[in-house]
Amino acid sequence: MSAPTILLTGRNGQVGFELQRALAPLGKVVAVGTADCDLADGAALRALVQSVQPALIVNPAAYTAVDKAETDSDKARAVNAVAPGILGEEAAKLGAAVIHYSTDYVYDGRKAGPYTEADATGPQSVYGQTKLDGEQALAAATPQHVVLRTSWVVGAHGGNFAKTMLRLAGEREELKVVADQFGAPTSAALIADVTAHIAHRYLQQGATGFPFGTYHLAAEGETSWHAYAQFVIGEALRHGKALKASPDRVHPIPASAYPTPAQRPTNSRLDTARLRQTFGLHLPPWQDGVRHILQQIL
Ligand SMILES: NC(=O)C1=CN([C@@H]2O[C@H](COP(=O)(O)OP(=O)(O)OC[C@H]3O[C@@H](n4cnc5c(N)ncnc54)[C@H](OP(=O)(O)O)[C@@H]3O)[C@@H](O)[C@H]2O)C=CC1
Ligand SMILES: Cc1cn([C@H]2C[C@H](O)[C@@H](COP(=O)(O)OP(=O)(O)O[C@H]3O[C@@H](C)C(=O)[C@@H](O)[C@H]3O)O2)c(=O)[nH]c1=O
Ligand SMILES: [Mg+2]
Repeated sequence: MSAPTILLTGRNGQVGFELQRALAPLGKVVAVGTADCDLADGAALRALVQSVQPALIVNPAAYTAVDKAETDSDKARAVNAVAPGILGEEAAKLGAAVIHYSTDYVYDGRKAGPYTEADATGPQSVYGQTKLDGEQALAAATPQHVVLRTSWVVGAHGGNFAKTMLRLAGEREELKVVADQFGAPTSAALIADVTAHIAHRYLQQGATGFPFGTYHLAAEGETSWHAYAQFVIGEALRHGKALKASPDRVHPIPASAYPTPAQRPTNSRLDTARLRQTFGLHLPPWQDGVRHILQQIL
């Protein structure tokens, strides 16, 4: 049996970078970035899929600048909402499957407990709305899709909140960070490893009886942006990193005191029972992933 071809988008992003490693043992990975194919160019995207002829498409590419998306909404919509539908249509022509990613920001964040996949969505931002539209466009184009909704992605490669906090803590003695939004930082490496398990099972088993659908994929546990910032700064100091701010100088503030163009959900907690029950995958605590990344970048 010859190795299957896997088309991977967003190769330079946090998750795409880790996927290049994690998918490598499963087949021939054709990894593309913006320079190879602009996902906002539908015709180019169709031509790419038709020339690569993948058995599986993995699509971590996205417009992820949450605040910028509020004003740059046409671009965000093209990449997040339209491109997944095009990938789904082209995959369907080939009999291929698509693994796609979405976000906690599809929810309104007003639920008391963790969200399950069955809960109603209610995006509060352009980013969240375009990501939800992308999920729906993909699902309408092909039943052979897996959507992994994750949260607060953090990786060694690429930009994220943890790196922003390390930079700010190197510049200032005092930081103010939102303490009334809750979620789980999820490492790009964990997302890539879980994806590889799902992809491997699909490539072995094929589409018949495969549990396609939407799954939450977030590290175990929960924190606030504020406690997360304190954790990152504390760990960095333990590693001997010279910083101006210490954890006790990271002050909790309400989201109302940190106005941003896009509204973030108060509750971003994702229940991952469905992923565990379906694929037998147990997700580690968020601190493990963050510590591992800090070891890499410090
Ligand atoms: N980051 C987060 O906190 C979260 C992310 N997610 C979702 O997880 C997935 C992966 O996110 P993550 O890896 O963090 O994202 P990144 O922002 O790190 O990477 C996204 C990648 O998409 C590429 N991209 C953007 N626009 C285009 C375009 N027009 N054409 C081609 N490629 C494009 C970017 O390429 P380039 O570098 O060239 O611009 C970049 O490499 C996304 O679906 C995201 O919505 C879900 C929850 C949280
Ligand atoms: C920089 C900074 C941010 N904040 C707040 C703003 C916001 O409420 C929170 C997080 O800010 P960020 O802009 O880094 O996070 P944001 O870009 O909103 O992160 C989101 O990205 C998208 C792609 C997702 O899908 C989400 O899961 C989530 O990870 O921290 C502070 O309170 N103080 C600060 O100094
Ligand atoms: Mg951001």
